[in-house]
Amino acid sequence: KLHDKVIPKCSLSPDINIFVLSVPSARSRPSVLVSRPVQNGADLPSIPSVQAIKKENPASRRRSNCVKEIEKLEKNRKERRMRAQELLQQKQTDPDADNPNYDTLMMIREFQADLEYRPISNDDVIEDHQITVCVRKRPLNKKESNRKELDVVTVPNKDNVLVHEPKTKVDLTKYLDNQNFRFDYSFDENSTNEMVYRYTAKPLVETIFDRGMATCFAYGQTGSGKTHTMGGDFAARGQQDCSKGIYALAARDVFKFMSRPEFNKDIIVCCSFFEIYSGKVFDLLNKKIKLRVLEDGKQQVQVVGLQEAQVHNVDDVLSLIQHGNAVRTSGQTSANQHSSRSHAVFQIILRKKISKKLHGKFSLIDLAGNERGKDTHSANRQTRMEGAEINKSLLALKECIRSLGNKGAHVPFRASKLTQVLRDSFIGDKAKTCMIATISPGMQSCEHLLISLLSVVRVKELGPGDPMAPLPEKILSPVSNNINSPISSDIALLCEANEEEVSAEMMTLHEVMNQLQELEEQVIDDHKNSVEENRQMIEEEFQLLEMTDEVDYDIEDYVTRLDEILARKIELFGDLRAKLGNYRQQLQERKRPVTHVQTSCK
Ligand SMILES: Nc1ncnc2c1ncn2[C@@H]1O[C@H](COP(=O)(O)OP(=O)(O)OP(=O)(O)O)[C@@H](O)[C@H]1O
Repeated sequence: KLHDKVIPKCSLSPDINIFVLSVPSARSRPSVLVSRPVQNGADLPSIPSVQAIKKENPASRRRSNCVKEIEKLEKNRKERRMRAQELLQQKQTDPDADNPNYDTLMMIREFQADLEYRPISNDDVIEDHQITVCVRKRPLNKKESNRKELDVVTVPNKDNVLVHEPKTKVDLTKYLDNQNFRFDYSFDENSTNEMVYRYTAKPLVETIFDRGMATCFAYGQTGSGKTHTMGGDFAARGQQDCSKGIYALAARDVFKFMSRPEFNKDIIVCCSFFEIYSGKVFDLLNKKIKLRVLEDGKQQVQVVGLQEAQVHNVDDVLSLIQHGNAVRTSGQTSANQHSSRSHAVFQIILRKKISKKLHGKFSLIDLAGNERGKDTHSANRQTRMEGAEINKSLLALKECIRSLGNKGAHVPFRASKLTQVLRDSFIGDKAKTCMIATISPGMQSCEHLLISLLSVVRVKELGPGDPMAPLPEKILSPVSNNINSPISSDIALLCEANEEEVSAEMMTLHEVMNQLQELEEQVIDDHKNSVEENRQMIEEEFQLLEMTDEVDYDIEDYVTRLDEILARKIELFGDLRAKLGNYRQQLQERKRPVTHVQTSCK
């Protein structure tokens, strides 16, 4: 009875004593209580229950075990004190001693001390993959260093990225959870754009000369280095040096290939540069005009009217990139504000000199910040819709890349504008893709970083969902009256394959947005057509009026023709008004579930 009473539950507060009970042997006197203060409970072995001790151990061994436990505790305490002493001495000479997370910093250093470093170098083999997935860590920037952020990412070699996540046990002991991720290539904070290029986009240049389609994506959080990698580093005074980005490095190698007679004779090089913002395409080489994306009966997708400029050398390409970048960021209060919410697509297109037929295409893409896809809770409707669009396009991209690795799998390219315009990049044996995940190493972004890395790892690891699977029931909601459209079924497939990441409400939101986009495009098309028809009728009216200036014009003819024109006009505008009314009604109806998503989205 006494035993059961005096043993408290192991409390881990530093101020509370734990009683270790010596269990009496048959002949011994009543139990001896040993009281010892415990600091944070660290290193304490778990104390077995009295009942367990009673049953299992012969009386003679119990006592010696208990003494051993006490000795062990004593030893641990001494070691802890010594370690604390050492730390204190170290701290006195360490310039980082004033870091508020000094303990974590020391744990990371201790962990790193046992690692063998062999960063990627020019000596590493360039492997041939259809899908290459790699990670690039940027250094801490000045702001982060000034606020003494900890760098929680280590890239010990070409294959591995380690994230040191600081955690705290229930007993308040701090420890590191070191998670390892494997990639085709990993680049540390000292890697240059040239080094990244060598293992990612460079091998794909050959692909396009071999009649293939190549894509290279920079994927990551806002500020993690996507634009730095793709567009070029920000040299002095924040000016971007676009000759140092992957766009330009790829162009340089394209012209190296072009110097070979077999290509020089037959092929021309063109470039296009556009931006996808909230599901709409804008031409960066043509005053940012909005473009339509259409699909013909053979599933060929076209960005109608997209400017394709022929280029003859790297300088031509550089001036196009500069022009496109300037157009992209013009009229914005902050360069990042809008660009981090849009995908920029720079394409190097090889065409046959005479027939202008497509020979190969390299799409280099600076994706929207992936955390923007989480903005679906925002109070601002526009931000919420943008967030949902980004979320959908990144999921669609992941699915399309996965299907590339699974021959014969359905490619759900219609699920987003981004994947729609890149459709031919996901089809055929000669399609190759590379994803560069850029990461910010600061401790503050640790959680997001882990989510980001997990999702990148999955791009290559997992197979696609079953393309023949029926639509999930939740998609067959009253929201959609066009549920059997190919776009809807691709979105359904996408959501089904990513159930963990996409809530039912998010699926509904994607559906709603998709429908609204389709309706919007339809209304604008109808309006354009009616304007054109009206223009022709106005011309006819001018001719009629000119006729009335003649001395002997036929007044009856005039009246009949004018009446016909007016009747056509009434019909034309009546139709357009009816369509507009219908759209407005749909807009109101579709708004309802979107409002619901505000509170219940994942
Ligand atoms: N590898 C790197 N080495 C040095 N500086 C870097 C590196 N990567 C990024 N930076 C710097 O970090 C800042 C943010 O980079 P960048 O604009 O490329 O981020 P981003 O991911 O494109 O952001 P956004 O999504 O907003 O466009 C820039 O000042 C850039 O110069």
